Amino acid sequence: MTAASSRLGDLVAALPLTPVPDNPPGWEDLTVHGVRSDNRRVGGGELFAGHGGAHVHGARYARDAVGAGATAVLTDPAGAELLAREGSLGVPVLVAEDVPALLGELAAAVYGRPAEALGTFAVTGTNGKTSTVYMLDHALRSLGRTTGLIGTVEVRVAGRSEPAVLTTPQPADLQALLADMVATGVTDMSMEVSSHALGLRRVDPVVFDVAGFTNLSQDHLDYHGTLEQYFAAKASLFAPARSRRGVVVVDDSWGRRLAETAAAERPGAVASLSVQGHDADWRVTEITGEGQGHTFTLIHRDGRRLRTGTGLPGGFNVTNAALAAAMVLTSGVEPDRLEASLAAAGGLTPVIPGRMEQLADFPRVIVDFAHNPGALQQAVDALRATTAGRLVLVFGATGSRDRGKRPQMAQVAVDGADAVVIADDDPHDESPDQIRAELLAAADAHRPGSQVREIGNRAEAIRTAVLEAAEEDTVLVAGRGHEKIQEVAGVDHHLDDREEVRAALALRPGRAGGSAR
Ligand SMILES: CC(=O)N[C@H]1[C@@H](OP(=O)(O)OP(=O)(O)OC[C@H]2O[C@@H](n3ccc(=O)[nH]c3=O)[C@H](O)[C@@H]2O)O[C@H](CO)[C@@H](O)[C@@H]1O[C@H](C)C(=O)N[C@@H](C)C(=O)N[C@H](CCC(=O)O)C(=O)O
Ligand SMILES: Nc1ncnc2c1ncn2[C@@H]1O[C@H](COP(=O)(O)OP(=O)(O)OP(=O)(O)O)[C@@H](O)[C@H]1O
Repeated sequence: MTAASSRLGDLVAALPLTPVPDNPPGWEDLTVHGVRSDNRRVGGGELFAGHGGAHVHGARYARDAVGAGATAVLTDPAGAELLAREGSLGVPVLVAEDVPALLGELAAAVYGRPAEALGTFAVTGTNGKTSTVYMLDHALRSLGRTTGLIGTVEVRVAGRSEPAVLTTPQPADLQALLADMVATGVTDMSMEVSSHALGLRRVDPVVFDVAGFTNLSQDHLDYHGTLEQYFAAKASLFAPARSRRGVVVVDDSWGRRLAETAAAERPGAVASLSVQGHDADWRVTEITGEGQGHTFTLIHRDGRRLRTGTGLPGGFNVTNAALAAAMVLTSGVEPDRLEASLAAAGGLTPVIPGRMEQLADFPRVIVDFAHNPGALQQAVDALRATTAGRLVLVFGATGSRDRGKRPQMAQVAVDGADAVVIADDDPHDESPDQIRAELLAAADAHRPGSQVREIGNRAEAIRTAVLEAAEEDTVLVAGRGHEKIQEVAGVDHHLDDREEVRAALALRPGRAGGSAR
């Protein structure tokens, strides 16, 4: 997609960009049809934006980017100095004081503002973003829409999928992706918006049609510093510059605060939703268990109502499903129409890789991404309630991040599970022995004498738990979900919990009985 505004002269006129004095003559008339901030992703005729980062200055890669076909370079003053020292690049160079702050706007201009040609849905919150986005996607497809999806697990453009690099892509990559969606015929897209992305302005200048908030609990404090700052980042998605309408789950105090603030600042734009009986615009009632999942009624104060359900286990998935449905209704779909299309699609039950993903029935073996105390609590509670035998939990903690959540996770584990196996997660640069020792100490201090075993090798821990489980037991392997790489001291190892579970199931005697899915 080529837009008129991709002429460099027009970009300089519209945005705070300064050309360097020795640009080649006629540089103003050069057009670029793409923007990339990573030289490894640059294609012919694109602009490379090389800015300062935490590890390296992107301008260092400008020459490689030009070698790969970049026909213009954008950088910051430090980058311009670096380039001036190295001699001419042979392509026009533009300079901006704060490149990351400008990148989304620049890329949106170059790609012709693709978000404006799509129905756009964004979900933020500590837990439930991925699940809600898959449910949104499922609901939109049930309505006959052609969809795109962006999140932690994958990026999907009308059925074509590739693994995600970040939960929320960098600004130029996001605009490129949206342009690809438009060119492919996508009508509606749903995406996860992380707090990092909001803090770093990765989604700007997209104004989402409908934004959703799931919940907030402790996570990512290594990046945001305090819960208050973490909340402020999430809350910014509900400002007029970032969304037109919103739906906020008010079953925690952060959601209530967000909804109250939005109601005062933008009356009528942001609706509240409660599953747990709080006063709210959207309320969920008549929740009935059905198989592993639930059926429920979603009612708005104005009388709109819808009965639907989700086959995914856990009360929290009722919340995610209700939020997804309320967001679709907020976009203007009639309740009767959505109710009928969801009924035909089997409810809000998409397959979500590594999210409460059930790999066997007897014993029930579930792989789930829960990797913070709130999520672990929810997952353990959901499975406890539906397990006839023992609940066995295999989990660990990530290294080099937010150590404060370890004792809380250990407490949730020994409070909720009958037996716990502590295994390695992603130790990163921390000693895995030390991480396990912290979890063990916290578990022991909280409930002395609990059944807690330490098996560092995760594959072995999974094998042991699966082989020892009785048919009526549930084994929950928590923390890594869909992830396929375990990072230990800077080295990536292939490790996929689902593969390990399947391999262990194959070793169980009597497997021919058909317990594996
Ligand atoms: C804080 C943050 O978001 N950092 C991201 C950022 O790093 P940075 O700006 O410091 O980049 P850098 O590595 O110093 O490189 C500087 C510039 O040189 C460029 N470069 C670098 C190397 C090279 O070979 N070629 C090249 O062009 C880079 O693209 C970048 O523009 O840009 C890098 C390149 O895109 C990202 O890899 C990096 O994500 C880091 C690894 C990261 O872990 N981010 C996490 C915290 C994150 O954003 N997570 C949230 C989800 C959180 C959750 O809910 O779980 C997310 O949205 O994914
Ligand atoms: N609404 C919810 N409330 C609390 N916990 C939830 C909720 N939804 C999901 N969870 C739990 O959190 C885990 C992560 O869910 P999901 O991947 O949907 O969230 P996420 O926000 O995308 O997480 P992340 O940002 O870490 O990728 C699930 O595996 C489940 O255990």
